[in-house]
Amino acid sequence: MFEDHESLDQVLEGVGHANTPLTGWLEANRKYPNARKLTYHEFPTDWVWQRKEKKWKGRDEGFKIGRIYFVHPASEELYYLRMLLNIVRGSTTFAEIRTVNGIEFATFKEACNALGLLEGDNEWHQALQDASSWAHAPQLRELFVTMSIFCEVSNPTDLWEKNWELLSDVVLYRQRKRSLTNYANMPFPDMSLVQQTSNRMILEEQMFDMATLAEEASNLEAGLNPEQSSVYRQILDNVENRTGGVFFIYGSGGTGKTYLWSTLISRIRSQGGIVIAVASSGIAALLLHCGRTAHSRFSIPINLNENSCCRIS
Ligand SMILES: Nc1ncnc2c1ncn2[C@@H]1O[C@H](COP(=O)(O)OP(=O)(O)OP(=O)(O)O)[C@@H](O)[C@H]1O
Repeated sequence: MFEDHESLDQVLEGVGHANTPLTGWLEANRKYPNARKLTYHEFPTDWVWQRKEKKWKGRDEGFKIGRIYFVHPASEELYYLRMLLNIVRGSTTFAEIRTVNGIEFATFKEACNALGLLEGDNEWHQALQDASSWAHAPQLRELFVTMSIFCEVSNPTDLWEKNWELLSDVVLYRQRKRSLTNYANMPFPDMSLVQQTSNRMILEEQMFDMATLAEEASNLEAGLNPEQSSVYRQILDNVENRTGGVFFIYGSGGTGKTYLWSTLISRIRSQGGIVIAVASSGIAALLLHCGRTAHSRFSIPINLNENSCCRIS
């Protein structure tokens, strides 16, 4: 431990043999039996840290509340040591701090566990079990990694040992390398169809009520003004004749662009066509039937560079 104002030399000099308030507390416990009734964090109530001498001295006057620096759980042993320092009294060595009911544990974490300070990992075991009823093994593995990194799982090995079978599902399948094709005369699905039916976007597009959409499209069409109508016809002809094209339509606010999109979307969908309705902002996307933001639909990265690409298949 060192202070901000200390020079590098002073810090280096102190490394390894400096008497810190913590080692001073251990020493005070060794020397003074009356010091042993306090935890490290309570110590400043009766004792004063003498900065120069680097020793604790009995308090003559005043009152101080002890405070231990915050330690992030990711610091592992340091974090568990800090936890113990709020509880153990009269320790004279670090080994004694991690001794519980006469048993000296190898780590501070194990000592915390023996004292029942760590929450059981039940919730994480339960979360993996629950997720296994709907998630695939690769997703479960991702979940396991997320838990291990961010969720302060007290015993990751135990979590792994009790759940590895769930996580290894696909691994076993890959090792077996067997499928319906290995069995003579077994019907085998047409994979192109399987792929098509598993595409959520195509499935969504095929779930529209085409009759209702056709009626809606007719109503909207009837309301198009001449300018909208001309643009509408041009675009629809391109779609119907499969000639393709790129159109840029612009106009001041409120001149009927969204109305035009809605008419096109309804008409094309009513004919069984697929329309990916996207807009640049969430609010604009809400105005389109089943619209999404382009970033969401095409997985466009927020920060772009020359290698960026978006995912759509
Ligand atoms: N041909 C039309 N017949 C009847 N109402 C229309 C017609 N065109 C547009 N509107 C109506 O005018 C209003 C504004 O139209 P719309 O929202 O399509 O404009 P916009 O150009 O998309 O506006 P913005 O650029 O602000 O988004 C809406 O209430 C819309 O229903």
